[in-house]
Amino acid sequence: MNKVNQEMDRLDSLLPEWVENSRPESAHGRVAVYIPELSKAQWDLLGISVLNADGRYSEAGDTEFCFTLQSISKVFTLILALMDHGEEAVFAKVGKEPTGDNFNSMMKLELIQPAIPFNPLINAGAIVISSLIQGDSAQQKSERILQFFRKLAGNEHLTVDSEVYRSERETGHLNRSMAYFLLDKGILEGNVEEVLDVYFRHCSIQVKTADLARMALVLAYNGLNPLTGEQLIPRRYVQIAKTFMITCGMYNGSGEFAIGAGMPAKSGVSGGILTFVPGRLGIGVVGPSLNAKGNSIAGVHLLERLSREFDWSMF
Ligand SMILES: NC(=O)CC[C@H](N)C(=O)O
Repeated sequence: MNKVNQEMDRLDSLLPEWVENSRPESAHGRVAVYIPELSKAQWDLLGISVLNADGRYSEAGDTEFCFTLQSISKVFTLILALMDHGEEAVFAKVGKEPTGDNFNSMMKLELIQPAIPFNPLINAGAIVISSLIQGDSAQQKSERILQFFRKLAGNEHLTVDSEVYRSERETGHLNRSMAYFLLDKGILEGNVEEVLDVYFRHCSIQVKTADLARMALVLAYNGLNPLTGEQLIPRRYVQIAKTFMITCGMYNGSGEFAIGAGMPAKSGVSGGILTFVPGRLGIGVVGPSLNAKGNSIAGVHLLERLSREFDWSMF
């Protein structure tokens, strides 16, 4: 039997027990409440899907739980903006550096000239990226994003969770204030409410862990979908996205996760984590209870343990 299948066999036998070992960690964290709809999630859920290039899944725990992408979507809107405009235009509007601050912090926006957000994975940066998606209207931009995500996930059924979308739109005062600040500075162009609508919608796209694993597999294979042979993203743009995932994908817990697990990753405030082993595996995790940095507390625990056991760190 080849090495790849041996790894999947071992995962099949270990994952159910390891998920149960990590699940109690959720008691030390909190489910996000600032988007009211997210606070309804059951705090002790934990699920993982691992997918390899043969299309074989190894899964355990609450893989049937549906959750919204939230910040995980920012990786793929960045890629779409790069595909729409190229590197130069995108990086005229967002920077390439981590902030060390919370994802929704406005603190550094006034610190540099021009007032571009530090990177595309903090909220301010992702809102700018939403403004760069091509399309004649907010609706058309959102539709393009949804179609792109469906293609990456190999799932025609991905849709926006309208309850979460509404909840975000009604309570997203901080995001709204950042967007107006960026309008004032000439970084954001167009109709702010429409840009925010595009942003709130892509954050509210609903997935399961298997969808995350499949989207991650495309990144693991440098933009190629190994299941269909189709190059979905130019290699260079995956390289850029991957670098941001290492430096800022887990917010200001990115250094800690790079040391603990050593895998490119992106988390979302709903408790999802998308990560991968380059050239090998796509991985999706969900656990709604978050640590102080805003990352799934049980999810991080499980991934760090798996990475050590299977030697997944790229460092
Ligand atoms: N960290 C996150 O997942 C943040 C995304 C969320 N939609 C927000 O704008 O606040």
